[in-house]
Amino acid sequence: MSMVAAFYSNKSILITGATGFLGKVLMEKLFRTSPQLKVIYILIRPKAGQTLQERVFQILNSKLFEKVKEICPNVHEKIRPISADLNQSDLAISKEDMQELLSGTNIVFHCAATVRFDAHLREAVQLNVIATQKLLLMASQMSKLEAFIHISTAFSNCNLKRIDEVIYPCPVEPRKIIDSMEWLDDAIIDEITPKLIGDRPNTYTYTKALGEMVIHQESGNLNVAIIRPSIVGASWQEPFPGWIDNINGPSGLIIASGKGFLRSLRATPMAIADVIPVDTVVNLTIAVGWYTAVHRPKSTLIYHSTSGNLNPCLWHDMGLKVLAAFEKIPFERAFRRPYVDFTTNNFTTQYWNAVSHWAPAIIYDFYLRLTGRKPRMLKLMNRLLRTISMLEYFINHSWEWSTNNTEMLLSELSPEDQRVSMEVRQPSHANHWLEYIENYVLGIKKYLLKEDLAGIPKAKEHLRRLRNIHYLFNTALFLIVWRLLIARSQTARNVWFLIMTCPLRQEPKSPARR
Ligand SMILES: CCCCCCCCCCCCCCCC(=O)SCCNC(=O)CCNC(=O)[C@H](O)C(C)(C)COP(=O)(O)OP(=O)(O)OC[C@H]1O[C@@H](n2cnc3c(N)ncnc32)[C@H](O)[C@@H]1OP(=O)(O)O
Ligand SMILES: NC(=O)C1=CN([C@@H]2O[C@H](COP(=O)(O)OP(=O)(O)OC[C@H]3O[C@@H](n4cnc5c(N)ncnc54)[C@H](OP(=O)(O)O)[C@@H]3O)[C@@H](O)[C@H]2O)C=CC1
Repeated sequence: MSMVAAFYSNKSILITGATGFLGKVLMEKLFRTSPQLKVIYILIRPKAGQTLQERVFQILNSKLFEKVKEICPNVHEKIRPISADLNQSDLAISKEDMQELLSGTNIVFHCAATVRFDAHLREAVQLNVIATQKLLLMASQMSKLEAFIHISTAFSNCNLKRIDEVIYPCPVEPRKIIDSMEWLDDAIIDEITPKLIGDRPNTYTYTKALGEMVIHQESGNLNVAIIRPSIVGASWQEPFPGWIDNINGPSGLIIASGKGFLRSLRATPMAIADVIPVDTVVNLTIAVGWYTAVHRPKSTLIYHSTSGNLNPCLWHDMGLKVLAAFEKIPFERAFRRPYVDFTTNNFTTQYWNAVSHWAPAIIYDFYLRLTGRKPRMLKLMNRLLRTISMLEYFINHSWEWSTNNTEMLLSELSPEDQRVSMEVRQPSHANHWLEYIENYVLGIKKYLLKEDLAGIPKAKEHLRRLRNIHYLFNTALFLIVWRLLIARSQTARNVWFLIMTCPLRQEPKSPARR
């Protein structure tokens, strides 16, 4: 067993956000590599009519946990769901549960957050700042606590171009923001939000920065570390390539382009697509937990989990790779053939939105109405365009993140940890992006869209049909426009005459005839 995996044997671990994308992969990896760990407490809220147990059951029965159940058959006994709501001021944890957490926890991984870019400031502050503060308070009372690992984002300081592994001060102290949320009403908060977030694009990045500041100011003697991943994508290798289960980040846009809804995107082709596989982030997180507990660094260390500095992939190349992957792995029942144009200014964006998004949606809705069905395409298109407007900032800027602490950590790992289980830098060693993107698209098809791979030939046939319709439509359009021109303009008639006679008069003599 590797040094890091051995460290987690017999440990009691608390994970927040364990039902989320990152949290689930973290939990899976911990169970798979350290089956001897004592217990994983997960703070979890009942949701969508499901009890806590039902939610845990659903996670354990997902494809993600198949390997774990072989390696650690009693995994269900090692997960201890704790009812909690991080939106409540007391986190809504019962006294008995709190007692158990305070007396038993060795390591805390705080992953829970609202990752919505449009969250109301009050909601984002509650989850990303106040809940972090409460957890720190809880952690300070944990008698056996060895490390507290906070998951932030590489974009918490996206108002800067170069970002180091340090905490940057916020113009308004987090405590003041927290206090003001108690007495300001929503209307006033709405009014001051743009001023507070300043040159950041949304409340998410702003409140994640405040959360870091809270960690910095209020962690006292705790052993704390912060991890800042960039755009977290599907898994690279573990537990298998292409695992993905939500539409955040690039996944939603990959679906929209594969289904033929998304045809153009305002993006800077030469900006770096700083996507990082979820298993890479999780490997780093687990290694950081070990390092923080064992080496007890004097100050809070921050670790960037980014790809751009090691193996940059530009949005232009990423786009081409995604489109190439659709050739092999097409999605079913596409609306149009996958093709995405990157536009770079407002005018062309508006033009292509009208031509490639709204016009086809209106025509399709018209067809649905004619055939007695409910129109829906325009609504869907408008939602997609709204989503794109929220993500645009991240595909039109590049950042430079230093990774000194991450490099230092890598050098501290044993060769076995580096090589086998705790590799923290994949897929950065070689140019594996094409392979990664293909698996990503395959993962989206299998795990998000739940499409059967046996349907690929039919999906390809459907795309061929769409291509023929596209050619037919363009030819018909050309002929109609031309016919109208010929009917109305003498110049057009002259050009037509010239074209028709030109090849006859200038026909070259082929060598074969000579
Ligand atoms: C060749 C091409 C390559 C392209 C490649 C480009 C990749 C470019 C990635 C940049 C990515 C930066 C990521 C920063 C990395 C972090 O640090 S943060 C972590 C990531 N967080 C996010 O991505 C959250 C973004 N999402 C949101 O904030 C909210 O979903 C939105 C966009 C504000 C929409 O809110 P809403 O209107 O209330 O809608 P919501 O209920 O969430 O979803 C409604 C519909 O919107 C659609 N939708 C929601 N999210 C998405 C999505 N991400 N995508 C598409 N549709 C979506 C769905 O169709 C959904 O439909 P239904 O499920 O209702 O049928
Ligand atoms: N995904 C990405 O691209 C990136 C993510 N990050 C960071 O990684 C972390 C994890 O993100 P990710 O897994 O993608 O996010 P998800 O949205 O998938 O997961 C969020 C988790 O937080 C939990 N949560 C939200 N609100 C509450 C609440 N009131 N009480 C209890 N739990 C709650 C959710 O629980 P429930 O299931 O009940 O909703 C869920 O488990 C976050 O801190 C995020 O900022 C950083 C960079 C990029």
